[in-house]
Amino acid sequence: WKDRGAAVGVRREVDADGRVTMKPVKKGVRDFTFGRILGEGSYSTVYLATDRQTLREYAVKVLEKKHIIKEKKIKYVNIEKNTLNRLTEHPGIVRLYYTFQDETSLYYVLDLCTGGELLGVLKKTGTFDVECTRFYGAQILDAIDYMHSRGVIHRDLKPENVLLDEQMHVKITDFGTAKLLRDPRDPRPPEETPGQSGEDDERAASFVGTAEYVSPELLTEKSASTASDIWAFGCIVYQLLAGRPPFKAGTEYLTFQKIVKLEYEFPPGFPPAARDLVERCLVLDPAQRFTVEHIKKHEFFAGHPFGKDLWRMKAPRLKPYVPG
Ligand SMILES: NC(=O)c1nn(CC2CCNCC2)c2c1CCc1cnc(N=C3C=CCC=C3)nc1-2
Repeated sequence: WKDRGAAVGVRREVDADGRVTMKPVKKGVRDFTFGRILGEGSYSTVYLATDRQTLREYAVKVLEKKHIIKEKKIKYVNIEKNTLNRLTEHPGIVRLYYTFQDETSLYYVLDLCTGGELLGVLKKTGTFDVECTRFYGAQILDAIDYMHSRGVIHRDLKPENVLLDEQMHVKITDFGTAKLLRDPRDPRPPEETPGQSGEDDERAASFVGTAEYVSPELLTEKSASTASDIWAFGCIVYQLLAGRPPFKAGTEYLTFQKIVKLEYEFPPGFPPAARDLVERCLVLDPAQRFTVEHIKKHEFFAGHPFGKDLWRMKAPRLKPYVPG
């Protein structure tokens, strides 16, 4: 594990002859005051943390070395770090500033999202109206487009992993289960890019996303592609307007059955343009599914900005969808 991130501070040092030098220093765990737990995963705990020098707040993800080694998850840790290192400059993706370690743990210093999860906000209003669904759908799509352009498939997109910053703008997080394709920007031929030539079998075979949002091809062929993130996008757009995901049953197995049989319905009054968009994302054959480009041109997003103008927009006031 090579720590990442340039020296993030400087320390003034005066030698015996009074000569002053500014030493580049890397931050360490002692430079932070750790606060409440923001989330816990099987291999990590994410804390609210304050940089004691700058008083800036971050989310710091802590992974215990002993646990990772015992559970043989070193590959996951490196995939997440490599993924975050690729996704460095997009407003819709949680940014990794730098990493450090001590004798017990690894630390990722990440953007703090004070708005919490999109799921939490959705639960408060029950549903989102068309304006809010267009705004949040467009920001999620813009971030997916950027991820895919960097050869990253998220594989576990869901409203819990769509966080909100202080402007209530989208920040996608949790790339611990991402699939890395060859980095389109890396000129080296595949055989020379160590560990970047895509999926290793054990990760591919073992991983399945969260039941309600997992794509049919991940369940049947164990293979994920960029189209798998589009399937999850279709589920999220449906959920914002309907207040629940399209595929949900009493058990995971029954939910999987509904997915592979494309067994879902729209509630009465579901907006027609949104319905047409969802139907073109929730297509069993990934090759027939809408792509990001198709979605951007779809009438549901007609006239809606993407790119820089989208991220300059003020987030709309959250209003529930009222059918009819
Ligand atoms: N797994 C992660 O990388 C991660 N997990 N969390 C908290 C999770 C809580 C459950 N749903 C998914 C996210 C974070 C991050 C990245 C970095 C990150 C930045 N800000 C927040 N902020 C939160 C604020 C309130 C409630 C939850 C999260 N959270 C995270």
